[in-house]
Amino acid sequence: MKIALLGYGKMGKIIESIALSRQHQIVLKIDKDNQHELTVENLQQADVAIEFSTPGTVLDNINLCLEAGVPIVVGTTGWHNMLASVQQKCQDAGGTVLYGTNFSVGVNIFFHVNKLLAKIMNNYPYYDVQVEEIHHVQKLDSPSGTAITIAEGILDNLDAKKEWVNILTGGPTPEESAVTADQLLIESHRIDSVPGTHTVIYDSEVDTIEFKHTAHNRNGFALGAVLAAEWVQDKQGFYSVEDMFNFQ
Ligand SMILES: NC(=O)C1=CN([C@@H]2O[C@H](COP(=O)(O)OP(=O)(O)OC[C@H]3O[C@@H](n4cnc5c(N)ncnc54)[C@H](OP(=O)(O)O)[C@@H]3O)[C@@H](O)[C@H]2O)C=CC1
Ligand SMILES: O=C(O)C1=N[C@H](C(=O)O)C[C@H](O)C1
Repeated sequence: MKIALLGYGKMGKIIESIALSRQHQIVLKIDKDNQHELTVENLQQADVAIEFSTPGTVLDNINLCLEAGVPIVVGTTGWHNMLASVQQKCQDAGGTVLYGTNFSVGVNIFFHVNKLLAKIMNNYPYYDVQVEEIHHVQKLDSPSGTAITIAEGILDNLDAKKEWVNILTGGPTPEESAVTADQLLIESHRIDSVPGTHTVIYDSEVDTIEFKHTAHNRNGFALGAVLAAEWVQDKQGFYSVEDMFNFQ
């Protein structure tokens, strides 16, 4: 498979080495310094593009792939509010987009079990729930895309919560006391070089249930992105990474 890498930072570099180890070829590598090389013509040399850039650049990169007719796997987070419009654009263009807030197998298992757990907790209303995420200090967005997916899994299955709200510790955010009983708090922490830790916490007066995923490094995210590219390259439409898994 010929791959265009859009974004050659921490993730782009690991994806390159995993893709090469799986006998794929990197035909285009785009970063901030060589954006002028990101043209429809250059993109069309690739079978698929893998996009891990920044919240400010991801939408232009998706649009260009749709124009070029090249399937794109998008790992960049921080554009959650544009998801519906991108889905519509993809459908209108007859293109291919696969988006995932987290490509690791472990987190996708976590997403699935999180929904089952939320459903169970409807029967135990004396537990309150919150989500906590910890990432490295270079992260541009908060809450993390993964935390948003976890929160949506809870909101879809736990009747007591109606919307999520975010507090970034150390940032200009509302007081914790301002969070109402029907709001699901996502607490974000930025610490050193943490690759990504997500915890769902159900707390009652007598005990606490913690459901936690800890990434030890970025290899699981990167392998998942390459597997997603292999999976989607001959498909058409808008997909989520969760479409790749069948946990039934
Ligand atoms: N879905 C998932 O499983 C995962 C998602 N992510 C997400 O992926 C994204 C990237 O993460 P990460 O690699 O750690 O971040 P990095 O900051 O290490 O890499 C992003 C790279 O994109 C470059 N860039 C800037 N502008 C453009 C452009 N127009 N086109 C292409 N590239 C550009 C940046 O260059 P410069 O530094 O010079 O600005 C930088 O090298 C983030 O949104 C992160 O949240 C991360 C891990 C897993
Ligand atoms: O920025 C990161 O590093 C990560 N971003 C993704 C997110 O926002 O959820 C996935 C992973 O947690 C690492």
